[in-house]
Amino acid sequence: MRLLVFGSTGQVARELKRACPQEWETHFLSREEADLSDPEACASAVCDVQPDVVINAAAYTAVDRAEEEEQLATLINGAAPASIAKACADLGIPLLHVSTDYVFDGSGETAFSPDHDTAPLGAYGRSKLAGEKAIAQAGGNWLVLRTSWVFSAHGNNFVKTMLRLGKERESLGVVDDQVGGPTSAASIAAALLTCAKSMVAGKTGGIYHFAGTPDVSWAGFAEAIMDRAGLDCRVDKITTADYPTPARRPANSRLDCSAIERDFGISRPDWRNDLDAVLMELNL
Ligand SMILES: NC(=O)C1=CN([C@@H]2O[C@H](COP(=O)(O)OP(=O)(O)OC[C@H]3O[C@@H](n4cnc5c(N)ncnc54)[C@H](OP(=O)(O)O)[C@@H]3O)[C@@H](O)[C@H]2O)C=CC1
Ligand SMILES: Cc1cn([C@H]2C[C@H](O)[C@@H](COP(=O)(O)OP(=O)(O)O[C@H]3O[C@@H](C)C(=O)[C@@H](O)[C@H]3O)O2)c(=O)[nH]c1=O
Ligand SMILES: [Mg+2]
Repeated sequence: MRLLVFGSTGQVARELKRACPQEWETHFLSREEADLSDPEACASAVCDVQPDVVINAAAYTAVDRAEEEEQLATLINGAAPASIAKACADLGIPLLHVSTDYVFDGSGETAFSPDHDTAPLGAYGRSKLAGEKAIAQAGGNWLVLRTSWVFSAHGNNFVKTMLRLGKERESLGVVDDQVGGPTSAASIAAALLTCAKSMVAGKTGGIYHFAGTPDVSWAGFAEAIMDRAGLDCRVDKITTADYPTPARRPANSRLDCSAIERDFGISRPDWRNDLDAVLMELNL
């Protein structure tokens, strides 16, 4: 199997590197090797490598900064995936792409199913939705895996932020009115590889949801992080209004993950186990 991955340093890309079977020929492209702000270069990379399957694990992920850089975010998250998808469709190879809960407006309290109407609240979500739509339009065999609240031992994520602040502070205010499923990058990598193998064997993709269980608020997640890391930092539950940010975030990020279980046999991972594994990796 020859696998081409856009991304090399990100959370999901790093875990893909770890999880790929040794006998596979893998090509992980860093920003230097394929810059997503140059969509044509990304399509050329696909043609150069002639892979059996492509995974796009690179993206513009700075949610607040995207409010000021929507054009750049849309180039990277919208135009580049469009170009990659066309190249894959032309070659007749499957494309797997990672997207986000932030394509939804977060209304209600029930979990969003993959076919639920999208209505992003911010620039990052709009840019990711542009990518999803372009991929679907390109034809070919594609799979969009929407996930949420990604964490790992590497890169920037909420777990690493809480561990840093938890060492410095006696208490921390964290929003308790945004609820979702924290998802380890390792579990996403495993899910992507399972789906990739099935698609290379002929299975059809689509839009799928995949997130850790149980759903929890950011404050609840923060409490678990402090508790499991043995940090003596109190988490004060606050509201979104108490924590102003440039980008609006969905209050309800719950994702209905039943389709991926039904079609690919992949069940929701318990984020508490994955959190323990990440803390172990960080020697905590
Ligand atoms: N992080 C999260 O909480 C969530 C992420 N997702 C999605 O999951 C996917 C993977 O995210 P994650 O692993 O967390 O990403 P990270 O934020 O950890 O890393 C982003 C990656 O994208 C690369 N990248 C950014 N801009 C470019 C560019 N112009 N050209 C080439 N590469 C670029 C970065 O490279 P460099 O190191 O050079 O900057 C980095 O490798 C993304 O599609 C994201 O939208 C979905 C839900 C939640
Ligand atoms: C650091 C901090 C954050 N918060 C809040 C802000 C926000 O609502 C929430 C999480 O903060 P973050 O900055 O990690 O959130 P954010 O970067 O928006 O995380 C998102 O990233 C993108 C890429 C995604 O696709 C989403 O699934 C999601 O993971 O916690 C607090 O309430 N107190 C704090 O001390
Ligand atoms: Mg962030």
